[in-house]
Amino acid sequence: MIDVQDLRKSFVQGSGRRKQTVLAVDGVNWRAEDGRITGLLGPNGAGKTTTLRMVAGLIEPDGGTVVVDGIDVASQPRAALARMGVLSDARGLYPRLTARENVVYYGRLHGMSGADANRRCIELAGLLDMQGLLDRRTDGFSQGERMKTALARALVHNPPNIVLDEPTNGLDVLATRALRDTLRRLRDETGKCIVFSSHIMQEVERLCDHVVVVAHGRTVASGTVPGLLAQTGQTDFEEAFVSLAFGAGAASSHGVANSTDNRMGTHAASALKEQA
Ligand SMILES: Nc1ncnc2c1ncn2[C@@H]1O[C@H](COP(=O)(O)OP(=O)(O)OP(=O)(O)O)[C@@H](O)[C@H]1O
Repeated sequence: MIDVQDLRKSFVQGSGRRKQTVLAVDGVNWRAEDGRITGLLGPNGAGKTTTLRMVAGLIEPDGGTVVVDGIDVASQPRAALARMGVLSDARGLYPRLTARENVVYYGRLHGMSGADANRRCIELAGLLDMQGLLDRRTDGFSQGERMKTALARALVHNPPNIVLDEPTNGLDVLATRALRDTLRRLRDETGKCIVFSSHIMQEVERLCDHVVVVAHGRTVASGTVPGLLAQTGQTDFEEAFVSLAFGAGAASSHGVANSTDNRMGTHAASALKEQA
């Protein structure tokens, strides 16, 4: 289980008179339960990646807490990370190593024996349908092949919690479906706690048991898809999302997707305006 309370993060860019502060995450709260797929849904710049980077201990929050299976990430990062498999936005594979070597190397870093890491790598290759890739060097891999390898690497130590930042970015329809099936199997067969971020509502609607809507760096709503539809009085999830993320007046209004604020992320845009 992953529990995020009042998480905050600002970034300072430039210096002197050109210094700007971007408030990326401004009090995000959510809980991802075991045996459930939790989706972090938000427009561009809403703060999803920054939140997940703090969850994974990759950047330090300015405030708030992340607790993984009762372990505080800030005070016990190693113990917390051992219980998490993280697929970040940068897939970061070693290009000179084969897929198998990439996966086994990570297993060794997590303290597994070579034999155990190899066994687990073969098991994951079956689950992710990537047996044919195992002994190829990863340079030249397609997006989908990279994603599978990175996912196998994130899962090698069999963590109870899985954190995926926009895992379907760059994947075609078949690879996306395969990933969806894999996540469902991991949930149903092993009861894992799965969190993933996306700005694609159809993906979240199809897959998630619980949805956290993030906008302006804050949690603006959370619940099941039917619950969020009921809360907004909408029958279409895209309309529900737009009204939750941009305000009731924005639902059904064309031009939302083209507004300058939306391209930047509404929150970052207003933060920058405040600085000006
Ligand atoms: N290292 C950084 N330095 C400065 N600003 C940053 C940095 N990282 C993120 N930001 C800003 O913080 C805000 C939130 O970014 P973040 O990447 O978390 O959003 P996101 O919800 O993941 O967006 P997207 O769906 O577009 O990937 C954005 O305005 C972004 O420009």
